[in-house]
Amino acid sequence: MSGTARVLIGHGTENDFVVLPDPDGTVWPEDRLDAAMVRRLCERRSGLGGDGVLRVVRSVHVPDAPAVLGGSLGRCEWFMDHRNADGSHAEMCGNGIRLFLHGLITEGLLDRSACAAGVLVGTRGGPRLVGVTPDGGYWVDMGPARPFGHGAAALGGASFAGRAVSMGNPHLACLTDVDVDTLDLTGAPGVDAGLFPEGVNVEFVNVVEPGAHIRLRVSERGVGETRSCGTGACAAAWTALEAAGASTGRVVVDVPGGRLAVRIEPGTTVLSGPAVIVGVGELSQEWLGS
Ligand SMILES: N[C@@H](CCC[C@H](N)C(=O)O)C(=O)O
Repeated sequence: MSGTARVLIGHGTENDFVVLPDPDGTVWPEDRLDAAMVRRLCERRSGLGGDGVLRVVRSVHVPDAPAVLGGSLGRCEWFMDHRNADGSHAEMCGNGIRLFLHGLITEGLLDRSACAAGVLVGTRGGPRLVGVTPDGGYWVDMGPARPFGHGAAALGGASFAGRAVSMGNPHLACLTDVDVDTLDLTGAPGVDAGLFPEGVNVEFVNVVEPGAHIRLRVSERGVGETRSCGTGACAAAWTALEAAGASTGRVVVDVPGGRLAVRIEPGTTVLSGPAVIVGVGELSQEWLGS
């Protein structure tokens, strides 16, 4: 690759990403931003470091966009092209999409004042409405949680029963009385590959206040343990509400990297939380060429 490439580093509740502005799809076409490049960028010692990559690109420049957005293609100017740190694509990322909108605003590609009512952003899980909150944070309408069965996660010789929930991407949310801070998540939990043929993100969840407040740790598909997962927070909140005999409500979700809020109403799930740009710069020619 010749020339430099602009890059932002940021996070949402410490779920961190390399953000690549590529509005016209000319800087990071698919063959340049391949799995090997994503892994290099996310490598914490020899790259910039991150749990994933967010390419900020107009939907018309994304080959997958017509298939995943259907009739909403024309209403989604922007597309969150998300990759996990291992280079795999994910359908949706709740922390990433808040950072994505923050990146668009920071780069001057969108005006913050125009985002209060929400901006429809394309993702591989479909269109998602994302907006700003009065306190400087962001909200995203994640769509409904879709339960699809019961499963279990094997970890450290123990089995944790959980609820399989899709937030566009797959989750296994395990409510447990074992203090989640005591768990060793250096290795991925074992799961039933038949229930999760595409892999799964696994949340271990302690209920702080039934139906109202939970805390969790997460092992993400394609990454490993992360400090936060927005889609995971939604799946865990839905599971905690179900366990409390409710189908709607507002749940505070504490994660190692901070606090998220999830509001579940009939047919929708609204996730709110912060997004932070840590730095802005350029990839060096030396690194790109090596
Ligand atoms: N951390 C994200 C989820 C990222 C994708 C996930 N690892 C997957 O493969 O489904 C979030 O905040 O939702």
